[in-house]
Order: sequence, then structure tokens, then C-alpha cells
Amino acid sequence: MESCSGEAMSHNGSNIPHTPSRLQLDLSGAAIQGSIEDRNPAIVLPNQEDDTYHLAIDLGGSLIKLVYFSKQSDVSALGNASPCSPFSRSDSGKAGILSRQQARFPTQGGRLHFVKFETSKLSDCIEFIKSKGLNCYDIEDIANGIQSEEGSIIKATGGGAFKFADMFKEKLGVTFDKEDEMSCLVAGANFLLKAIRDEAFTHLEGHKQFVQIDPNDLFPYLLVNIGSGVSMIKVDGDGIFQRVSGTNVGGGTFWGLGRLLTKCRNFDEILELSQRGDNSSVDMLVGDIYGGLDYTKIGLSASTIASSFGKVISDEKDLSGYRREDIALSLLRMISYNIGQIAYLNALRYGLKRIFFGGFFIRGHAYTMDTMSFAVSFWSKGEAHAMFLRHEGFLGALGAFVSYDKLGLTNLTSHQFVERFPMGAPYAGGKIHGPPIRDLNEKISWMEKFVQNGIEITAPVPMAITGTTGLGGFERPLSHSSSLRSDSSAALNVGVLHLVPSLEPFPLLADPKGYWFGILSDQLPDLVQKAVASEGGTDGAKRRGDAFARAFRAHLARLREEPAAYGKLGLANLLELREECLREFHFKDAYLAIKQRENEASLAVLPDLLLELDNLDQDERLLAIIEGVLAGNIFDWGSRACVELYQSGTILEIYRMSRSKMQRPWRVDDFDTFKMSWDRPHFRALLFVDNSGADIILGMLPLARELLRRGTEVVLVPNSFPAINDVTVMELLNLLEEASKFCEILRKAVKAGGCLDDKRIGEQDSAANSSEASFPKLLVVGNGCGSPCIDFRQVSSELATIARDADLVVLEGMGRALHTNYTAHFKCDSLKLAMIKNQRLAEKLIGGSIYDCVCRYEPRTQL
Ligand SMILES: Nc1ncnc2c1ncn2[C@@H]1O[C@H](COP(=O)(O)OP(=O)(O)OP(=O)(O)O)[C@@H](O)[C@H]1O
Ligand SMILES: CC(C)(CO)[C@@H](O)C(=O)NCCC(=O)O
Ligand SMILES: [Mn+2]
Repeated sequence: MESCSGEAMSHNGSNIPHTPSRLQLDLSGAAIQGSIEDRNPAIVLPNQEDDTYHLAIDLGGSLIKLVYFSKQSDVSALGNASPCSPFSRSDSGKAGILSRQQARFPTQGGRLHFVKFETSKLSDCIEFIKSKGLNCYDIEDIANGIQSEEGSIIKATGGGAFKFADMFKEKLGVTFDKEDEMSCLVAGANFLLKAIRDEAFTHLEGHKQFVQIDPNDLFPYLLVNIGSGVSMIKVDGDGIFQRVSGTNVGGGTFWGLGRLLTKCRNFDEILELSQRGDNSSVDMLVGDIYGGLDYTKIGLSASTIASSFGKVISDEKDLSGYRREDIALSLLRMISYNIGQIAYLNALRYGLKRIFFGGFFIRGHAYTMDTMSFAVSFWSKGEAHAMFLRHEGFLGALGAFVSYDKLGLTNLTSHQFVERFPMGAPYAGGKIHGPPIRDLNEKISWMEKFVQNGIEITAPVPMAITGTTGLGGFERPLSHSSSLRSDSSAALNVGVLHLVPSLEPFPLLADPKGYWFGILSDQLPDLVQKAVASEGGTDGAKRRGDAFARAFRAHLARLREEPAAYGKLGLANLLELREECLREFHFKDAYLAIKQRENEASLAVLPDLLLELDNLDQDERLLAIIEGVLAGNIFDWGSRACVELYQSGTILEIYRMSRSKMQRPWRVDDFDTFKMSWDRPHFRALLFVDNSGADIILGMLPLARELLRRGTEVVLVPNSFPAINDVTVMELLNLLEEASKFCEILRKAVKAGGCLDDKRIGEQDSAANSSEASFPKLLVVGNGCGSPCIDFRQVSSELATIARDADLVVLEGMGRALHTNYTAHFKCDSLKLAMIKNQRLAEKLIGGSIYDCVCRYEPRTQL
């Protein structure tokens, strides 16, 4: 096999031991399937064992919940738009067949999907499982191209694991491996609270706030699962719990009684109805009993509900005499308040301060959560806290899922999960599947339909009511607000969890907080145009471009309405969301052509630039190099002003103009301090590079070369995946190959680093030249991201490993050094270099103006 990725190669080149992981792939006996000439031939891993943990199911009294795992990235990214059978080579996730791209990562990653069905529509659920092939996974058979006749063994919990066992055996050939419902609820909650960022939140008076849970300080807590019925579980640790109470007045009661009384046909309809309700026409208030007065002696105001539905007894009316809206609201309040109160009593009974509410009764509904929070807070006098979970209804299914022993999921931590919100999420992310239109599989190919028919996505309305829902549910919610989210957007609240075991926190980050949140600039039309062109401008590409634009706009609209809809989203995540969205619509690299053009132009002048630099004395040279980095950083397709500038001249003209304006002092200018530190050469420098073209070639490569010349080992850290015009690992390796042809320092260093085949870097110098053995290495290590910013909470494990011995970090460019990380401190020396190409940011961050430069040096933070 030809040498593979930059990551893998640099990793070998520097002999870094690989971070141990429980999710190792067995690569022995790996073989390419199909033609070796294929661009991405599939690789069969015959010795990869136990791929059997991909589906777990919770069959409740009202709803069936599925959690399933897929390993193949582009298939699930499409929400399985691929019409082919799950066993074809292109959908290799379940077969242990990996594309070369994936085989690079020595650990297994994949995605967790969440889907639910009404238990009364069991047949839809069965069809779904069948259509995805989730019932057949026998590894041997699949490797041999046979779909297993014998079904698999699937983890199942909930009452239906007993009730429907025979039916699943008969219809799908699967056998249930039953897991206890309560222990699954607990395992699911513990998993979410430990591994998923921004999972838990409080909801008081319409205000949602995420709660940072310290995984080491999680227990004890009370888990209240509100399904059809309600279970209350005291949780003291992993697997240590006791069901201390329960109530049969639960979600089933609300929905059952609600249906009878309001004639609503689906659950969300009754929630929506309640938004317009006024409970005082149904409920008997203290004021009704006390002639409009408060009962102050026991602390009850006249508007407090004395008796739910109590007013009905004194009216002569029958059901038709009441507004359905009022009944819906009164009922919702009655059930929610009651559960909140019982939960509080049990928390009190065991001295528990934290109560987590789960189960699909909650449905992320603001009024429900406010009412329960109020009950807890009112009765405990603020001592106990009600918290809710984003994956509310999936606790049991997740618990069953993590109970697959081989999975080792329980040991994962939050930085190993990246939550994405693909546009397929409305189908994959928790939406109820109604009766199939024609066949269910077609319905699930949501993406295809979306692309072909251009189905409109309406911007969803937020569910959280801004302001207040009144005294914790004693009063009616603001009636003017039609603020129940549409089902599809509610589903967007639960994304697809990408499991990336190879992600770790960047070890040099001294303060992991302090992230700067920003708004995505609207460059959509231009981006779409480029993306379409990058795919040949065909009709298909145009349709996809259109669909992408609509999809991304829907995401933005959702976030504008409720910035915390997807958990706390930093700018890095937001920009990555855009790139992910592009990839989801199969735009591999929208800026490829632009990047290639700029690379060629810049490579052509690199020899002259290096000569010019070499003729300067050492002091002048360092300044010229830093100037070059700042000047090169003007090439940024993420900046509107720069894109306009590009219309006015060639790349080199702009670069020269930019250089000539490099008047010191720069707006932030620590150059002199940096220069002083230059006396003592660093051992290893990490250079987080930004854009392709002049930026990397005329800016960062000369800096790398200067460091190498002084004996410093240099690790160039580009993106692992494309983002705007940022340079990627593969591109950078190609650039180094070219640059090595005329620069001896780079060639020797590249050779010492072993990132490129010797053949690729020319053989003017024979390998016998022994001085190269001790030459400082130049390595390329992907950062694990595909965003123009960098979120140091999650970088590739290769980077994390190599970073441990680094003593200099250089962050280059607006995204990495300013938008994110401007205030981040490091355990080693750090240099942040950027040209500001945005007036607003310039004013806000450094009190300057557009095209100002930042050279911020900070010696290591002493901890
Ligand atoms: N689309 C829906 N259809 C039916 N019920 C819904 C829907 N959305 C939310 N619910 C509410 O969620 C409840 C079911 O929640 P959940 O799925 O957590 O429980 P379950 O597992 O089915 O029940 P149990 O655990 O008691 O067996 C319903 O009783 C209803 O109140
Ligand atoms: C029976 C279960 C556990 C099924 O999920 C649930 O519906 C429940 O907890 N019901 C409440 C039963 C009670 O404790 O009164
Ligand atoms: Mn349940």
C-alpha cells in the first residue's frame, strides 16, 4: 500500500507511541478490496472482531427508542441517503470494511444515532431496522458478501423487551439480550452526564441555562424518568442505585386523559394547544375559595391553584362548555407539578440536592420544565435543583447501548464526542416516523428528496419562552407566544453523536475556558457559487448547492432564535458546522481550485524570497520573516473585505502591497520581546498554519525554515479537513515536496521527519549524507479539525502526543489566533500572528482598524 496520510506518517516519523485506546482496530490481514487504482478502495479487515454493538433498543409503554452506531462517515452523514443495501461496499460501516481515509485512524470512531417510534406503530420500527440492516451484522457473512439469515443478538430494555421478543425474533430474526430497565436508565444518565458536553440544563421562568457537571462530583442524585409512568431512582454511582419511588400519574396519564378531553391526535398538538390556554377557567384558585383574597398565613396567593380542575364542579357545563386550550394547560400543569412535588419529597427523603428529569413526557417543553422546576424550588425553598437532559427520552436506550461490554464506552469522556447537527437530523434525530408514505426507506432518504425536490425548510420557532411563564406554572404562559417548536426543529436538539476516540484536549492549554462567541458572517451566495464550481458546475451540483444553502440557513435561523439550541456553540463549532454541512451535501473542497492557483503563484516566487531573506543579517531577517507571515495572512477567503480586494490585483501584487504596509509598531506588537527570547533556541515548535497560497508558502514556510536553521524541530499543524481556503494535511505535504526541490534546509528537514517518501523530495543529495540524520525534523501533523478556528478542547491524538514536548506554539491567522484563543494561555511560549481583516473585530478586540496586525508573544504560563 502506498504511504498513507500525513498524520500517520509524521506519527511514525517521530516514533511517538500511540495513545492507548480501548477501541483498537485489528488491522492484521488488512486487504484492499477491488481495484488498487480506485481512489478510495475499500479495505477489508478480516480480523476485526465483534462489530456487534451497533443497535440497542428501549421498548417502552408509549415509545420505542433506538440508539445505533455507525462507523462509516459519509453514509451516516447523509442520514443514509444512499439507496444501496447496507452491505454494499460503499456502505462499509457494519462490515468492518474501511476506506483508506478511515483506516488511517488506528482507533475506531463512529456515530451514534437516535430515533424513536410510537409503540403503537411497531411495524414502522421493524421496517426501519430492516431497511438499515440493523438486524443483520454477522461479521463473517458480511465480509463474504452474504446477508446474514440468522439474526443477531441485540441489547433491549423496557417492557417491550419481554412483550415483543417473539415478534422481533419472527420478523427480524433478532434475539433480545435483555437488560434491566432501571439499570439502563441509570447507565444512560451517567453516560450522558459524564461524556456529553452541555447535556444538563436548568429551566426556570423561561430561561434555559446549561450546567457544567463535574464528572467526579456527580453522585448522589435523584433520577426521575417520566415515561408512560414515572420512576424515581436514587443514584449513588455507576451501577449503584435504588428505585426509591414511582408514580402511575405520568406521561401516559397526561397524554391519555388529554386525548380524551381535547380530542388531539398527536402529542405535540396538545402541547401546542396548551400554549394558548388559561387554566383559571378550569382550576379552582385560592382566590375562588377565599373571595378573591390571598391566604397569607400559609403563604398562598389568591392566584395559587387550590384544586386542579376544581372549578368544574361548580359549573353546570359539560366538556363542550370548556375551551380545549384551557383543559390542555390545566392538565399539563397538574401532572408536571405533581411529579415535581413527588420528586422533591423523595429528594428530601434521601437528602439529595440534585434532581435530573428524563423521559419523553418532558419533550423539551418550556412550560413543563418550568412547572417542575418551580415545584422543586418552591417546596425545597431553593435547596434542591431541577435539571433536564437534552437526550431526555433516550436514557434507557443509551444505557442498553453502553452495556455492550466490548464497547468500552463508559470510559469515554466529553472531548471524544463531537455532536453534529446534520440536516438529516430531522429524520435521524428523534423525529417520530409516521405511517410510511410509500415505503419507509424512501422517507428516510430525506436528503435525496430534499435535494431533488427542493423541499422548503421553514425556520423553526423556539420553544423556550423568553421572559417568564409566570410564577413557575401557576399562571398561564404568555398567550401571544406561539412558541412551540415544530417537530423537526425539536428533533434538531438531539444531533448525531460522533464518536472520535482519537480526539483529546490539547495538553498545552493552560486555561480551557474563555472562548469567544461570534456570529457567522453571511457569505452564503459566494460560497455556494464556489462550491458548485468546485464540483464542475453541473446541474446536480447546482441542486446540491441550493439544498446546502437552504439547509445551512435553517441551521442559522434556528441558532439565531435560540443560540443554545445545540448546546453551547463556540465560533469554532459554528464554522465547523458550515464545513460539515458542505461535506454533507458532498462538496469535498469548495476552494480547491482557488487554493491551487494561489499555491502555484506563490511557489514560483518562493526561491527569490528565500534568497532575499538569506542576504539579510540575522536581526533583519527575523523581522522580515514575521512581516512576511503577517502580510501573507491577507489571503483569507473568509473575509469579505479581502475577497473584494482580490478583484483588484494579482496575488503577488497584493502580497507586495501588503508587505509594504507593514509599518511597525503593529497594533499589538510584542516583536521585541519575542526577539529577545529568540536567543535561546526552542526544542520543538508547533506552527498552527492558516491559509493556502502566499500565507503558508511566503509566510509560514520561511518561519519554519528559520526555526529549523536554528536547530528547532518544527511541527506544521494544518487542518485535517478542508475549511474555506485553509491548507490541509495532504496539500501541505505536496507543497513541501515542491519547496524541497529548491530549498536544502526544508528538504533535509522533511527527510529527517520522514513525512514524505524520499523519492518525493528529490535525490540530488545521496542518502549517504550523514549530516541529515541529525538534522532537525520537519513534521506535518493534522489538528483533527475542519474549521478555520481551533477548539483546543478537541484536537487529534497525534497532535496531543507530539505537543507534550513542545516549547513554542505559533498560532497564525484570525480564526486560530483571534476569534478563538486570543485569550488562551499556554504552558509553553506562544506567539499569535494575524492580520485583522474585519473592521468590527479590529475595533472590538484590539481597538484598531482593518488590516492592523497582531504579534502577540507570551512566555509560558507558570502553573
Ligand atoms: N410523539 C409522542 N407520542 C406519544 N407520546 C409522546 C410523544 N412525545 C412525547 N410523548 C410523551 O412521552 C411519554 C413516553 O415517554 P417515554 O418514551 O420516556 O416512556 P416509555 O418508555 O414509552 O414509557 P415507560 O417507560 O413507562 O414504559 C408519553 O406517555 C407521552 O406523555
Ligand atoms: C412500569 C415502568 C417501570 C415501565 O417503564 C414505568 O411505567 C413506571 O415506573 N411506572 C410507575 C409505577 C409506580 O411506581 O407506580
Ligand atoms: Mn421507558
